[in-house]
Amino acid sequence: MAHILWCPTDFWFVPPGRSPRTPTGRFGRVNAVSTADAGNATPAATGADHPTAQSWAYAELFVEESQAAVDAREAARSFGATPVGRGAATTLTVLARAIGARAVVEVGSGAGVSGLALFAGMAPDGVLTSVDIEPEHQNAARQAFTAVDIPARRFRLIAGAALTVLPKLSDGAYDLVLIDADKLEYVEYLEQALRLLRSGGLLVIDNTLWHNKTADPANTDDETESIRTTLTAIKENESLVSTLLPTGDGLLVSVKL
Ligand SMILES: C[S@@+](CC[C@H](N)C(=O)[O-])C[C@H]1O[C@@H](n2cnc3c(N)ncnc32)[C@H](O)[C@@H]1O
Repeated sequence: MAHILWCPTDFWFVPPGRSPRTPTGRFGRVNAVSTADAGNATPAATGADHPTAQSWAYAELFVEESQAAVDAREAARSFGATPVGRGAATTLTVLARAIGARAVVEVGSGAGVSGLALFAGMAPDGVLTSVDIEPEHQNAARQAFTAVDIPARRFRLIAGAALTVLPKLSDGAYDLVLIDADKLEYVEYLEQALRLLRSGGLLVIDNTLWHNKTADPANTDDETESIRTTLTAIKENESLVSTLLPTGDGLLVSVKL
């Protein structure tokens, strides 16, 4: 059974195993999985106690979210474009700031929550190229960016299918690529991202834990399998240095060598 944690700005889905009343398992059923990928995520194996649901929520909410982001989340909810979680958003800001990102590609604009987070970290003259198949979502993203006075010259909102648009973008020209669109196309997005990123650039992929399904071998639906295939390709790619952060719904971060 899942739980909902309420906080002043958001509702948090607490998956099975993260019950606020019985905070026993960080990854729920993953602890019982013995596949090489899931590993035995015991404290001894991971070198740390698993955070309780309370600690997890504390970390997710650690950095305050701007009113613009709160408003964008509300807009996203109205048309079902699930935004990145708060922890993932702040991670995007930190990553963009850490590398002084000037050129960023986002696959899946949604209502602009991740875009706002990226802008918060990008260089003052940085440009976000954001692709989404739904013009309505991009209108909401545009409103979100305009509401915080981001000049129109700093974002290129391209309406279209990612696999049509991405091949038209330049090789090695981008500092950071965020993937957050159709899970069934993650492998193809990865291929495009590797082409688009400069050496030293960052690949970031949201939803890599996919509602606790990725690590649970009992789940073999197409989206979960697509995410697993993508993660395996990343692990096997010697030109990437990677980590899978358990923030939000799982945020994969890689540096392209
Ligand atoms: C999870 S939402 C993105 C949320 C956004 N990153 C944020 O944090 O606000 C996924 C978005 O991907 C878009 N999308 C789905 N399939 C797509 C495709 N094939 N090409 C481009 N965009 C797509 C959807 O319209 C939706 O807005």
